[in-house]
Amino acid sequence: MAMLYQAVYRRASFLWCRLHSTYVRKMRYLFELKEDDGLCRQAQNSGTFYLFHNLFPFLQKVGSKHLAPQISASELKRILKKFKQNKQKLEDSVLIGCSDECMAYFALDLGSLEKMDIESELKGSFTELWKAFFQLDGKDASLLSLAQALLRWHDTHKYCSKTGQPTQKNLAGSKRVCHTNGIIYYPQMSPVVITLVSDGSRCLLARQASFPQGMYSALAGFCDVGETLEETVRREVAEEVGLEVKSMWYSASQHWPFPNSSLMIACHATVWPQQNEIRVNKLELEAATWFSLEEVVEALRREPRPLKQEDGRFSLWLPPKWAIAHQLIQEWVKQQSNMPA
Ligand SMILES: NC(=O)C1=CN([C@@H]2O[C@H](COP(=O)(O)OP(=O)(O)OC[C@H]3O[C@@H](n4cnc5c(N)ncnc54)[C@H](O)[C@@H]3O)[C@@H](O)[C@H]2O)C=CC1
Ligand SMILES: [Mg+2]
Repeated sequence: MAMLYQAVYRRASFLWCRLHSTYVRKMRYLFELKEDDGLCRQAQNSGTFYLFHNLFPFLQKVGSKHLAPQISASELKRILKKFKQNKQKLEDSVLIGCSDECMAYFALDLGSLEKMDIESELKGSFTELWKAFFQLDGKDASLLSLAQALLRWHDTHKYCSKTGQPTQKNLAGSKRVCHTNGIIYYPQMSPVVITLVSDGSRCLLARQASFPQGMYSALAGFCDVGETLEETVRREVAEEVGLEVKSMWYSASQHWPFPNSSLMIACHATVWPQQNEIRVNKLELEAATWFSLEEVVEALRREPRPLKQEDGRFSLWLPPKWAIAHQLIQEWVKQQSNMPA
């Protein structure tokens, strides 16, 4: 009876899907995969996989670019067999999206296998995500960000924090359950505000000591418990560069995989031009400086990588195109260019 019900339900879903837009169809399909382990198991057997090794994504280099190859389920089963792994391992994967044709994408960490063996079998390498970020295109970068964040969350939430008992993931990996007391754990994200501060004619960019040489970005900071976004913007700008925000407005948001899983909430802010003297908090930042429109426009034209000048200093360069910091900077340039002289 249950099987008949499932078959009827799938047929109805299929017909329903054909009547709706690609986007709606994809979202409904992903929702079903998260809710229905049976359907998700089927999808795992016909979907494609992004591979990781201890959270390093598997990448192939084509020229100066990195690509994240999608491995078919049949190819993955062949590899698992070759390395004497049970094909059940597919079920350790997490769902990260689907194509317009509703072919599911999963991510799987093969950390229990010998890294070099897989690399030579698949002709590529497991690369630290942040190192590859500047060479990936936006679609690959956002899928890998989501995949790494989800895999990391599962790896660090194997036990219930109340009972200490093992938790079990659903097939899609959208939650974990402690079957002793029924507690459901959902993947977590930390809200982070990222703010591009302007004094009317210049914008403020900063760098942490851990950034690659010459790279500057907008100010960023985690929201504290109990804060509104507006309060976080005001506090972070005061804390990090000693300035008082005059006005602010929201621009856009983006998932970011570092240090764990963050929701970057991007804002523009202004400070009073008469009160724009920067006092850098050296515990948080290595440097913070006002940059003119010309300097920023020139930096946007540069390749996103360290470039040493003749005087030994590094030229200003900015986060990659698809990073929300880059988008804030582009928006500021556009606003400045539209301002009356
Ligand atoms: N997507 C983008 O364009 C950019 C993203 N970022 C990201 O923004 C994030 C936050 O920026 P930061 O200046 O480091 O933040 P921050 O200014 O709040 O300082 C980091 C410190 O905040 C504390 N903290 C509070 N809550 C935390 C939590 N949930 N997780 C980790 N640490 C927490 C820790 O003591 C940590 O050392 C970073 O992960 C960075 O990767 C930063 C710049 C550009
Ligand atoms: Mg900060």
